[in-house]
Amino acid sequence: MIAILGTGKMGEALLSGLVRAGLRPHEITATVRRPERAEALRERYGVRVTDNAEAVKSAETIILAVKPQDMASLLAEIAPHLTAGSLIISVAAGITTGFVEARLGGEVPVVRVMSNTPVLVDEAMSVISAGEHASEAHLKRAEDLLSPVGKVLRIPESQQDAATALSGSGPAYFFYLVEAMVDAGILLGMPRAAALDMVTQSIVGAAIMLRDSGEHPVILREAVTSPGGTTIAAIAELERHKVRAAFLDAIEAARDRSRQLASG
Ligand SMILES: NC(=O)C1=CN([C@@H]2O[C@H](COP(=O)(O)OP(=O)(O)OC[C@H]3O[C@@H](n4cnc5c(N)ncnc54)[C@H](O)[C@@H]3O)[C@@H](O)[C@H]2O)C=CC1
Ligand SMILES: O=C(O)[C@@H]1CCC=N1
Repeated sequence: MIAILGTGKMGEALLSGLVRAGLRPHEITATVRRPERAEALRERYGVRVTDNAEAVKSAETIILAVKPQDMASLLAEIAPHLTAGSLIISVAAGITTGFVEARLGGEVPVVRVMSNTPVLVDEAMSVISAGEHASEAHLKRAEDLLSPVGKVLRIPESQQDAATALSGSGPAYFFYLVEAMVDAGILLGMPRAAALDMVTQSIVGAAIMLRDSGEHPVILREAVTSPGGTTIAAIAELERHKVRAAFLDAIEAARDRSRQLASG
């Protein structure tokens, strides 16, 4: 039995992935705060939706998917009801395995995960790290859960905040880029729908080339950049506006924010 505590955007994305991967609805219990949300999840997936204490009692794997700010109170609520040996998987940004272990007591096995919303299309990037009491078998259990919905990588926990900034938040940067490019199309007089189609197909094509060709991104960009042509005219403007420096600063800020989240 798997329990997902705090089934919001990320929890539901994981839930839908587990169902697509073949887990049966009666093997999953979800928890939420609002009754309307509980009803929507029951209707959409056929899963049991109950309270946190009830959900953890019968679960071998417990996925914590509340916001970092809600984690301390959730852990206090479930601590008295845990069955020894249950694996705790936390997907919250910034929450360390030590934070969870200290609040649950005992030798609880904890695996920290940072995934991302492309879990909805089975293209997640999930990075995982073991806590003090999580064994190889626990890491393998987390991998088995996550690999049907995307790529899984083991990383040292010291890199989790950086991974959160890069791949956890990563999809948002690409959506932001798409928005900006579509606006540029509008500025040039293109209809919005056509601009969105052009940009979306370009980003999908570029992403697949990057993943499947094994080429370095610099080589791929150079192949688009004709001498004295259009692309270099655009790149010159991006450089003038220090877009690369802005990305370095932005992702560093996301990493710093992830570090702060455990303290509320
Ligand atoms: N949205 C994203 O792209 C990603 C989010 N995350 C992490 O996933 C976690 C959730 O984020 P979102 O899904 O975006 O937030 P969200 O606000 O959509 O989901 C959190 C859910 O938990 C519920 N909740 C809060 N306290 C609860 C409690 N005591 N018992 C039961 N339910 C409770 C809330 O009502 C809400 O539905 C965060 O820790 C975040 O860092 C990780 C990777 C990516
Ligand atoms: O913005 C956030 O805090 C979460 C964590 C990674 C992606 N979304």
